[in-house]
Amino acid sequence: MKISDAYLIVTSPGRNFVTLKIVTKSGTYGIGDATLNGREMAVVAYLEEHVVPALIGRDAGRIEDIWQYLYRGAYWRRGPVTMAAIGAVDMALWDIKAKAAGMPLYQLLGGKSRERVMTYAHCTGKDIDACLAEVDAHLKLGYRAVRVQTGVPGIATTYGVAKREGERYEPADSELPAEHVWSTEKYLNHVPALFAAVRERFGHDIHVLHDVHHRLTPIEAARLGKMVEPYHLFWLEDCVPAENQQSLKLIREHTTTPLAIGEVFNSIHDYRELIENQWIDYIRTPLTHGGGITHLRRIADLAALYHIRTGFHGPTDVSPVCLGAAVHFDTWVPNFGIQEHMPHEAITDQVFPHDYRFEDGHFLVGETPGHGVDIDEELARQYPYKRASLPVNRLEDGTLWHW
Ligand SMILES: O=C(O)C(=O)C[C@H](O)[C@H](O)CO
Ligand SMILES: [Mg+2]
Repeated sequence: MKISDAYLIVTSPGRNFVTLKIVTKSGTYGIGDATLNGREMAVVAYLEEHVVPALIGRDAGRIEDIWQYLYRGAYWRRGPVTMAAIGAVDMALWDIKAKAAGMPLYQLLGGKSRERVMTYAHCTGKDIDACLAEVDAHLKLGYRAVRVQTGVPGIATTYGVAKREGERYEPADSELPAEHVWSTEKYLNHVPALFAAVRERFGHDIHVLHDVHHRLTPIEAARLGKMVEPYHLFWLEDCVPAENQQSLKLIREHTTTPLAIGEVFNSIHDYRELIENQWIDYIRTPLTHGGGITHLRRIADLAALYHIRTGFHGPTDVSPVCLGAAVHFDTWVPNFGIQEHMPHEAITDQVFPHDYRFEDGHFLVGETPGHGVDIDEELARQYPYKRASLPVNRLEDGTLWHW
């Protein structure tokens, strides 16, 4: 199983995706997702210049050794670019190993822990009524869990809200960063009413989630967590930036609202204090950004010791390759919580044919050997890369804030 070739495919069917393909001498190949939203070409350069040349001739079966080689051997450990590059290699190698074994990936990981994987949908609206209509529509599609986000009165744009009703929310929507305005005061005055309205209209049998997108200070997040306790959220996500892990301690001491964090984390060390002190309830890092299956498995195992569960990131910038591998991981991992699901555009699904299925609010894993996702390279070539940036956020007085 010597690696004979490896190359990058950068394509934009609906949005940008970076895919690494690793080919072995026998012709068996695997693919891995290397997409880092808004910073795609940095990972491409890292892989093309520093990783691909070092992969040629190695034994594709030595997944652990290659992981250590790329991580320790880089000297410059961690960071989103490095870990996305390692994540793509790791995902492709697990794909190859599972194909060579003639097994779907979840079997190699240890087999099924569940029959299906619960997902949550994005429900957004310019105001509470529009958001409730979206919740209604998604419950009719079979979802049991909904993430609710609305516009905030007095602020022109808000994180997570689609530009037009019924459309998907896409943050990387301009070539250079769009400038958004944020007011914590206006947000905190508004957002509890959203959860109250959801519970009043739909009752208590559905799961309700919300993403704060790193915008609060710890004491503001603690206040929000306390205020929304009567609506028992499934989770409050990324309520503060978490470079300082102690921030979560303060929040935890004030509220029983469950906390999810980690979509921008890339290492077990980003989580260590949070997990060991039980300051969080869900880990969010997707397989790509966290160094692939090999590393996420370690994070999930550590989390399991502390009753912390998985809730992997799954917006549209997580490609079908990463999502497909995640559905295998979710099917196996004992401490599974939930999987984010933001459907890709039809053209994205055509470029990345896959065998995972969505049914009744859940993902069902496929039985194809490997992770079950492929890439149509000819079709991918018809959608060239377009630079797209995530927005930045400013307070009303112009101060640059967390987006
Ligand atoms: O899906 C989520 O929870 C997000 O926060 C989406 C992120 O803003 C998006 O993936 C940034 O690339
Ligand atoms: Mg998020």
